[in-house]
Amino acid sequence: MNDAAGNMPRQSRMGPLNPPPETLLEGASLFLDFDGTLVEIATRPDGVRVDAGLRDLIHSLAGALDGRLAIVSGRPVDAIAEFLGEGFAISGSHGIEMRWADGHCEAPPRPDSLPHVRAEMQRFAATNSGVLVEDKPFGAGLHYREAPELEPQARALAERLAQETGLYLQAGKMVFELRVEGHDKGTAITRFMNSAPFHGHRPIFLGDDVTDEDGFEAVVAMGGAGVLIGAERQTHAEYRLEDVGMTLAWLAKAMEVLR
Ligand SMILES: O=P(O)(O)OC[C@H]1O[C@H](O[C@H]2O[C@H](CO)[C@@H](O)[C@H](O)[C@H]2O)[C@H](O)[C@@H](O)[C@@H]1O
Repeated sequence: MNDAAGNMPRQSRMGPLNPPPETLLEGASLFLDFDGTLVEIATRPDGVRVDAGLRDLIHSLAGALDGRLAIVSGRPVDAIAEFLGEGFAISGSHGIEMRWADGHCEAPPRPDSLPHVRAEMQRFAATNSGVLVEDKPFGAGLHYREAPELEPQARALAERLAQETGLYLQAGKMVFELRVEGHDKGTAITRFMNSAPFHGHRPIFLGDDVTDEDGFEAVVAMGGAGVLIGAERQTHAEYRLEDVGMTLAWLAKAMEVLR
């Protein structure tokens, strides 16, 4: 079973990657994915657990980096703010939504085709137990984690809807999302890097999913580095951490170096 269905990186490498040095965040701008990087993957989108320790870690890191921290997630900005709080930059919906730490927000118009997409996905979910539809402000996600055998049918529906609507098909971990095109985690990181306080500081991005490869490519192009969370695979990342637990432990140690 392929957990990361599609969206394979363009030019990438395969091979043993070392853990990042604990000094990596010195003078850096830090970009962090959410699901699979800061929190364990759960059966359902609303099943992830965020404890006070994680919230403290993110806020402390943002302070230690003088505000040069952003969460860059496929989830909507408001969902990330609800999980982690406010006071730092967030990009949501795979780069579509941008919110700076001062509250300034940028986002394109919502697509007219979303109600049609949601209705078709809901119809599929109603007759296929284990399929779940996630409503998002600029798209919709068809989750099949609880019915992995339905991956081909879910993919076929998503491909048809992409063709009908012109929306972009984003494959993730056991999910097919239809969303506004022209944005990704690479464009989000680049936009943050062109603005204060990120500009002029080496970008570092931590992520686990194939959707994070755009972010890895972007930070490499700007002289920075990516950190892959999870098993070895083809990637643009330079370093690797085994899992969420190791990632949180590394972030805590890297923060001590900044103090
Ligand atoms: O960019 P991310 O922060 O990694 O967000 C990517 C997607 O994460 C969520 O879905 C994934 O995590 C769920 C909870 O662990 C899991 O149940 C699901 O199978 C995964 O695909 C979120 O629901 C999506 O909106 C995000 O795009």
